Amino acid sequence: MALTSSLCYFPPITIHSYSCSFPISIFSNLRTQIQSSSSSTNICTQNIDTSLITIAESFYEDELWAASSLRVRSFNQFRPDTFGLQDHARYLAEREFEALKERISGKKMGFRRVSCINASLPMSHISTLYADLCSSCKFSASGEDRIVVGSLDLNQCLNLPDEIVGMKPKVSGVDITRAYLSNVCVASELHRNGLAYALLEKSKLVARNWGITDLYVHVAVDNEAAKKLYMKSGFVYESDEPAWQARFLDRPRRLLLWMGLSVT
Ligand SMILES: CC(=O)SCCNC(=O)CCNC(=O)[C@H](O)C(C)(C)COP(=O)(O)OP(=O)(O)OC[C@H]1O[C@@H](n2cnc3c(N)ncnc32)[C@H](O)[C@@H]1OP(=O)(O)O
Repeated sequence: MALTSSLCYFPPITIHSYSCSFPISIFSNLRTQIQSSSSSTNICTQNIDTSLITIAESFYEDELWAASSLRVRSFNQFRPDTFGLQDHARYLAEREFEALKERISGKKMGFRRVSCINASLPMSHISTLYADLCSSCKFSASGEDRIVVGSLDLNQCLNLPDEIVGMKPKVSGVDITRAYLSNVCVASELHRNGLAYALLEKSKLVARNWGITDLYVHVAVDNEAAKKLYMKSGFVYESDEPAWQARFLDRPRRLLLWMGLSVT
């Protein structure tokens, strides 16, 4: 959806985060698309007032659905003329939605806890020109229609399936103090407004509160936008995936980035 910034009006942004304190397992439905997706295409550079961003946690299903839809539209490059496109996107969103609920409910083995952190803003303040964003990423909170415009997961666990394993902390006690970020995305209409950076800052706060000392993220080697985002946020290179493994998994090679957190 290519729109010029002169046609857009952007209001205060709100960031919501979902979290739970149960063991949890991450789904892997979108991982391939997620980390191989290049975000170098910026559709709109409209400025927004990030000082008005707020942060909240929720378990509401309609917001999880909106976040799932945002992930599908962010990590897939659909051709508009594809037959059955809407049905396919809905199918992917349903898979993501179910997997997201499962992670948050703590039903999978190997994961201590997951928080899904979302950025949202009131629908009344989004340009009607963004019809697709409004229709697919809408949810209601306290009688107000809102749009999820950014999302990520924070996963407290030792490793993610099919991913390079972080090496820190070297000694792991009973409590897992390692976490990974995943599913980091922002609506293309709002790229380059500092939303992803704000989501990362929130995730660091949540991680510190959980007692996380070592935060990791995987990123495809060709995803320049995401690599710059993580570097700006304080992540540094730790290791990279062997080429054979990426070939075996039929995806772009990943880097593993690390950040140390001081626990509050
Ligand atoms: C673990 C994972 O999930 S990896 C997958 C990452 N997600 C994706 O690839 C999905 C598609 N891409 C996106 O959703 C977005 O482009 C994101 C999440 C990568 C960035 O979201 P945005 O809200 O646009 O980023 P934000 O505005 O916070 O930018 C912060 C910094 O990231 C870097 N950055 C972000 N986008 C770009 C870009 N297109 N080109 C170069 N640098 C970029 C810049 O350093 C930027 O700081 P600056 O604006 O001061 O230069």
